[in-house]
Amino acid sequence: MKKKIAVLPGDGIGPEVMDGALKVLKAVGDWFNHEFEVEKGYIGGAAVDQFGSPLPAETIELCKKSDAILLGAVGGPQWENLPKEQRPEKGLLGIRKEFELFANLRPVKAFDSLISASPLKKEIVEDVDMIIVRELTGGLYFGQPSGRQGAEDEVAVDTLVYEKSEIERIVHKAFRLAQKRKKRLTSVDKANVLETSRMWREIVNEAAKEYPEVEVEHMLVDVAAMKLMYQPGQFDVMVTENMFGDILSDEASMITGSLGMLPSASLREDAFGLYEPVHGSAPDIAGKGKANPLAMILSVAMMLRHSFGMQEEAEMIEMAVQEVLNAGFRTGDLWSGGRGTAVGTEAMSDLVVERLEADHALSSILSAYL
Ligand SMILES: NC(=O)c1ccc[n+]([C@@H]2O[C@H](COP(=O)([O-])OP(=O)(O)OC[C@H]3O[C@@H](n4cnc5c(N)ncnc54)[C@H](O)[C@@H]3O)[C@@H](O)[C@H]2O)c1
Ligand SMILES: CC(C)[C@H](C(=O)O)[C@@H](O)C(=O)O
Ligand SMILES: [Mg+2]
Repeated sequence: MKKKIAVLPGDGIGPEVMDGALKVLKAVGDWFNHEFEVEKGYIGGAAVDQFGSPLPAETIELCKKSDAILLGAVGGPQWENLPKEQRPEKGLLGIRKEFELFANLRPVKAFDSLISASPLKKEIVEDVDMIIVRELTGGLYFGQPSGRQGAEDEVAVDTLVYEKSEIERIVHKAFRLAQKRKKRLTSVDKANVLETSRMWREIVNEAAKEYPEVEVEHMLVDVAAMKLMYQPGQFDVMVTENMFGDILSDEASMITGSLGMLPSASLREDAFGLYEPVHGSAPDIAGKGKANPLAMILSVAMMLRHSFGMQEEAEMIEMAVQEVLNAGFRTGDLWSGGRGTAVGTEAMSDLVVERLEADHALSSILSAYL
């Protein structure tokens, strides 16, 4: 199969983790005879430096002629004081909105060999396999008015707005996902305070009638934050609005041992999608070769599965990651001394590639005999 992929490494550790992810993509392409054509573009601070905008027209054009987008991360202290429209984060919000990528899937699954890397107790994290479905193109991030008001800018305003149709489409997406999984949906809101949350609840209850086999539960976001640390095993699919999903997914990453383990897919109704790790540009470790590339690599697996329908290829990447972790290799974020081998970004990515190549060679030998 031939696919074109827009690659936007971005800032900080973005380019570092992207390098490894592209090697993994190439190894899978070689194994399964796919032609993955990658073309690099600019986003975030790197785009501000090059074009004066965090989301240049050239980048949008590149993405429009591609089948999917891979994105590293954006942001960093050097761009923090720019005017709002020029900040790197605006590029990220802009690309999500431009392509109507309203459904952000953030799977949270503890790899067996990383259970001890989680700061949470073993009994709490083992068997966790949940997915946060985050609404991505509405809510506080996009509501108007937003900005400073008053004669001396003494008032700051952000507006939380949701249209019914925006909630309906994400809620149905989450129900359909729950149908294919354990048939359990937790809808997270703040309906005891917020009008948008009250409407959210009504819409979930209305939609639930179309999915009678899915068990639905409403949960207030403060309680959900607590239960994620205390009983995460009770969750299967969790659907929530934009900002709650942002916060809860970083929190949930601790179940996996590190923010560097969480991939994501930002989708709409067709096959097109944007794939990025949940973490940011990590300025504190950027340029040091220390970043964990696995969230970015697992995002490649999500791209193969969701945009290209390549289920087996995605599983081969996930299996290779698991094998490398089982063999005891750890980047600094997962390393707490003891047994195992501490590695940097490049070595970790190369280990996954080597595993894929070894698994490919083994499967070729086996198929010659079967
Ligand atoms: N999707 C994105 O592009 C994205 C997401 C979150 C934050 N950001 C931006 O990134 C910048 C830095 O934000 P932040 O520091 O609050 O969050 P961050 O996610 O970049 O980092 C938080 C902490 O996690 C660690 N970390 C993150 N990813 C890691 C990895 N792959 N391997 C090892 N450790 C990792 C960092 O070293 C840091 O200590 C900000 O400008 C922010 O807006 C971008
Ligand atoms: C960088 C920021 C705008 C972004 C978000 O809040 O959506 C990030 O935190 C994420 O989780 O993707
Ligand atoms: Mg975030």
